Amino acid sequence: MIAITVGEPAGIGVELVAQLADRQELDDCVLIGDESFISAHVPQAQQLNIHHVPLARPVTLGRLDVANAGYVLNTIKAATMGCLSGQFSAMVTCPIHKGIINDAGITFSGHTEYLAELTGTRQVVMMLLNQVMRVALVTTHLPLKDVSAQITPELLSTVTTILNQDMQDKFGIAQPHIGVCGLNPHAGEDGHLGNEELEVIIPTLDALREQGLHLSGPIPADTLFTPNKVKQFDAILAMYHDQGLAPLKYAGFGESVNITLGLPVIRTSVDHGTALDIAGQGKADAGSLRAALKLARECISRSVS
Ligand SMILES: NC(=O)c1ccc[n+]([C@@H]2O[C@H](COP(=O)([O-])OP(=O)(O)OC[C@H]3O[C@@H](n4cnc5c(N)ncnc54)[C@H](O)[C@@H]3O)[C@@H](O)[C@H]2O)c1
Ligand SMILES: N[C@H](C(=O)O)[C@H](O)COP(=O)(O)O
Repeated sequence: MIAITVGEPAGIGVELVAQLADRQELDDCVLIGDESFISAHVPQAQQLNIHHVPLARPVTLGRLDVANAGYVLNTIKAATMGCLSGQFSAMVTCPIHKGIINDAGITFSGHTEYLAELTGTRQVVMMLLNQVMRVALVTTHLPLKDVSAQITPELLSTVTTILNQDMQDKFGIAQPHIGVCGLNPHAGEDGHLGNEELEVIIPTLDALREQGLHLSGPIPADTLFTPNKVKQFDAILAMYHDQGLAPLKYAGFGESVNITLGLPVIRTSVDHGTALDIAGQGKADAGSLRAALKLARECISRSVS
């Protein structure tokens, strides 16, 4: 069974689930969330598997409530523990609101980092993918001013190695060709526009090439994300969140999938947020959740074959 966390209750998660339930696309799934809340919003709830996690307070769609922040984390915990114990074969997460969890006094930056903590994994890698490209990130949810200091040889080496390994294990690509972005404009222009390429990125990539990884770069990001270049790579490694995710979402927002690499469990997610502005209005598109479920099923098949 695949665990689906319903996500931030005030957001669009529950109506995305209802759309898939309506088309009987959840037969191999267990919804993780409050049973009464799900029943109120999913007409087919009687026919679904639900793992009950209680809300703290009733929900008004579109309106965040700090009292339910703990509930959101409890759903993620339940799915993760079920995956670790073998009860679930994968987890798919609906969007959560990072701000409200922090407002509740819990330091939180995203599912990706929380899943690393819950599973005791030292390093994980966020990757999003669609029909056009796969983009993994060296750094994830942190202020832009802290990015440069985070990109150490150790981090870059570990992230690239995890990406290379999971391209083999989860995507069946024997020798993935990875295009690596520079950090600075023009990949630093030989040190005239920043030194991170010369001091960290180039030596680290050279060392990894010696270990047999097929890497190109650092390539200026504005060149690497041109249509012809993108086609040359099995995956692109971006140095920070918006460097990689802005072009990815431009190419396929609403049909892309987020996958956490390097975890001991299979976890995929949607490419969008809680969309509070349209919650409960029947406007939400379930394309990304559908794609996330499809990828989770493919990863399960590959892991058992
Ligand atoms: N997987 C996740 O948990 C995840 C992913 C991205 C953002 N977030 C969080 O979501 C919150 C809100 O973020 P945001 O406002 O920047 O982004 P958002 O994706 O929630 O909304 C951006 C715009 O896209 C629209 N939109 C989003 N999903 C849609 C869908 N499925 N169908 C139709 N329209 C859709 C929204 O209505 C809005 O206009 C933040 O707290 C952010 O951290 C969570
Ligand atoms: N960085 C993701 C995005 O922009 O789509 C998103 O915030 C989700 O991250 P987690 O899966 O870590 O919650």
